[in-house]
Amino acid sequence: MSHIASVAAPILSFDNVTLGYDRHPAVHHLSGCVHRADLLAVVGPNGAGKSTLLKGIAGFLRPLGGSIRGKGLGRKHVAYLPQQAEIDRGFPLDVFDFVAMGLWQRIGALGGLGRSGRAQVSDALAAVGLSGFERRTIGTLSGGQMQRMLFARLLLQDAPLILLDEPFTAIDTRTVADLIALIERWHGERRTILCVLHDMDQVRAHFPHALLLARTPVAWGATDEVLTETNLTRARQLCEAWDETALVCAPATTRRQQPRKGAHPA
Ligand SMILES: Nc1ncnc2c1ncn2[C@@H]1O[C@H](COP(=O)(O)OP(=O)(O)OP(=O)(O)O)[C@@H](O)[C@H]1O
Repeated sequence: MSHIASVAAPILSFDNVTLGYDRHPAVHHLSGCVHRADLLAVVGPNGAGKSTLLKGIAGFLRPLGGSIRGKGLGRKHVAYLPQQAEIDRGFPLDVFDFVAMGLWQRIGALGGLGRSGRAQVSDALAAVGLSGFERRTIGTLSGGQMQRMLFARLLLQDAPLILLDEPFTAIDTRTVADLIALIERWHGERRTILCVLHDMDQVRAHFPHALLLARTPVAWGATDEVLTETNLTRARQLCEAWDETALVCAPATTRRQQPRKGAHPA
């Protein structure tokens, strides 16, 4: 289905968004929409701004310019999986309690889980192949088991918008296949999924749409049209040429710098 022809309502709209740190843009001049039930890969070289974009959507970063609007989305409607490196594995929690946090939005942090909550946690652990790991401390899990546990927590969050930051880094093929099956299940349930990935073969195989970022959007649309050699080369060049010390554009300048042809239509 063409993105342009899609009749689904936008769930996220970006209007000339700039996101960054200390007035230095990490993503800039992003305009476009994500539609309900999109399965969108966010790709680009290291430092292209992919994680920053997800943090902006999740509400951890406020735009330095422009706006991100989520239609009918509050905090509890967004499930966010950070990069593994950002997760504190030393936290003294066991697997069951960690996954149960996925229910907090619905029952409150102080609410008791009850029999039905405990059953939901057990079901989520079974769905990711972690039955039997309930009382393991999270710091003792392997990388792949950790990722399965994080997906179990996402399952319980039951959010319409799911943001995944490099979910398959350092994960074996069997675990990747299991987690992709979960993503496809969520897609079948018409959830909207944005997933940062580096493996272009995975993107081509499983993601109908892609956004290629190099601080600025290089292309956004059907995956085959986005992941062309020309676009990928341009993304590399843009990232290599990026001036890390650049400051946020003045409003007059932002108007002139629009996404290139092939970028996602607003
Ligand atoms: N907390 C921070 N403070 C200052 N600068 C940051 C911070 N986080 C990221 N950056 C900078 O923002 C830019 C974009 O980083 P980001 O992590 O979004 O890129 P990425 O595309 O996700 O990269 P990678 O593929 O390497 O994970 C980089 O120059 C990075 O150094």
